[in-house]
Amino acid sequence: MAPRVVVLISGTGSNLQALIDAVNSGALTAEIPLVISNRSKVFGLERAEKAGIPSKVLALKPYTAAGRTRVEYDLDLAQLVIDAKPDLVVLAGFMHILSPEFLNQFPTTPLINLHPALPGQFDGAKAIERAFEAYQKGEIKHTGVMVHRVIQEVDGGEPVLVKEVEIKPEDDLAALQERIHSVEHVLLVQGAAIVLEEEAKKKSAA
Ligand SMILES: Nc1nc2c(c(=O)[nH]1)N[C@@H](CN(C=O)c1ccc(C(=O)N[C@@H](CCC(=O)O)C(=O)O)cc1)CN2
Ligand SMILES: NCC(=O)N[C@@H]1O[C@H](COP(=O)([O-])[O-])[C@@H](O)[C@H]1O
Repeated sequence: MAPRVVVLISGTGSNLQALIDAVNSGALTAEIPLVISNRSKVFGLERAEKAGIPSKVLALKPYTAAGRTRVEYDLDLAQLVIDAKPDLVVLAGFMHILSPEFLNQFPTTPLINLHPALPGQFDGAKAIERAFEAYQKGEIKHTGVMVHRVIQEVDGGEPVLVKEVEIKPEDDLAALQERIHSVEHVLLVQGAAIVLEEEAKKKSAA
């Protein structure tokens, strides 16, 4: 049976699409049983539907509006993921900081995140914009993309793959974003394949 990859998104889903395309082409030996978004009406959900992949939306706002906590949200989110029986959880533009309570639900299941920056640089949201500003100020000469394991420290997890991305003097933000996204789409698939291969080796060694 192909390894099960559950994908969490928050937006356009171009990285989700890269995973879908890789699975469909055979470049990535896996299946995607579920896509979860923390935002409704995002194009990533349309991509999942078009690919025939079940999806669920679990937004934080109703929890906070009802006086419920982020941890309650995270535990419900974890249960959705657990119910899909993942071999790997991929955060593909998932714009929600996961609590220790969520992470503790997955002691053995690998979680990876795609982040459009180099390790230790521009952790958190709006990384591309911040890198572009830093380049304009002469603080950096290039940026990058990484796939990393997810730990409580946001974007502090062990890198699985890292690739530097050039910033050109003539770049505007859109040009840099396009260059970074094209690297992301390749790196995420490669990173998922590496982690799935590691998991398969662990299972065969057990
Ligand atoms: N515990 C962890 N959670 C998450 C990680 C991680 O490494 N550890 N990676 C992030 C992805 N991410 C950057 O790669 C990231 C996403 C979102 C935010 C953030 O500030 N989110 C805000 C809400 C922002 C919004 O809704 O637009 C929040 O959660 O309050 C920072 C970094 C995924 N989660
Ligand atoms: N901190 C996490 C973060 O910034 N993630 C970024 O969100 C975008 C999602 O695009 P997509 O919805 O088209 O895949 C990607 O650029 C990804 O690196």
